[in-house]
Amino acid sequence: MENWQTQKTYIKTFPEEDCAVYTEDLSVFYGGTIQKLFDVSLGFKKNTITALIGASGSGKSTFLRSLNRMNDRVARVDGKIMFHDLDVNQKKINVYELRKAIGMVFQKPNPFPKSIRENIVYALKANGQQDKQKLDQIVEESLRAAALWDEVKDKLDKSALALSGGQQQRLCIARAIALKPEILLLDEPASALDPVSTAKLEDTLKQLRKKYTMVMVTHNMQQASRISEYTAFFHLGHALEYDTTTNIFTNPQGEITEKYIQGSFG
Ligand SMILES: Nc1ncnc2c1ncn2[C@@H]1O[C@H](COP(=O)(O)OP(=O)(O)OP(=O)(O)O)[C@@H](O)[C@H]1O
Repeated sequence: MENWQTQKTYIKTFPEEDCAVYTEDLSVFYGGTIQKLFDVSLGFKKNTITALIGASGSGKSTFLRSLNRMNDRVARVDGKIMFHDLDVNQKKINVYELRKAIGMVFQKPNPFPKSIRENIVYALKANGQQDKQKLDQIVEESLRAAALWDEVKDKLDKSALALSGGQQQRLCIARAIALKPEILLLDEPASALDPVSTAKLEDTLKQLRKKYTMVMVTHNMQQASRISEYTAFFHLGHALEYDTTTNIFTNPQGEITEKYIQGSFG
């Protein structure tokens, strides 16, 4: 296989104004010195789904988690993360506000051990929203957007933990949406789900792209090709190739990308 250090990178770029968020030379160091991400510069086009693919340990989650400062406590992150003309990788940024605007959905559904309704309104109440009518409206809107309303509308006060894994994951999406984010980061959101729940989740994400920009780590190549417009390929902490999903899967430029797509490693 071609040595990654000598392989050229093939990175598609977009005009800054077309990007919901973009990074410039993002590097991540664990334990202060152990570098696991190397100068990654990627832009994510508004109202699209971008898949991040690559072998285990290639840095996809490290990159994704940096975008809304989830790595603050565990790593040093150098470089720029540009969001609305502001570098949100600066220390003085209010990370709680940032995480409302750039929400995260994790691999394992993690609803609060509270009712379905409380899962949605908890953060809103903590932010001072007390108007019951307004909260009810947000509960319905968020659950509808996450394609869960019809399944739960008659049991909003039942425990979220009684829902299926797929329903819990859509509830986590509804919970993020209730905070009116612009971007949703998804870290292997379907990996704990059965095929039927996965299909429902994918349909939901396709619908959500009309309003939100999504960046999704996935190990599932079929999933990436089914729902994403763009795909970035990570290898040993480097973004080696980034293009339309069609090009990445049908006409990859780099040898390593091609080998990965063909399933030769990973
Ligand atoms: N909190 C941490 N402390 C130290 N090293 C870490 C930490 N998190 C991740 N790493 C290391 O950083 C590298 C990249 O990991 P990362 O989880 O970003 O990869 P990934 O591509 O998302 O992998 P996977 O597909 O298995 O989730 C790995 O070598 C991993 O061991």
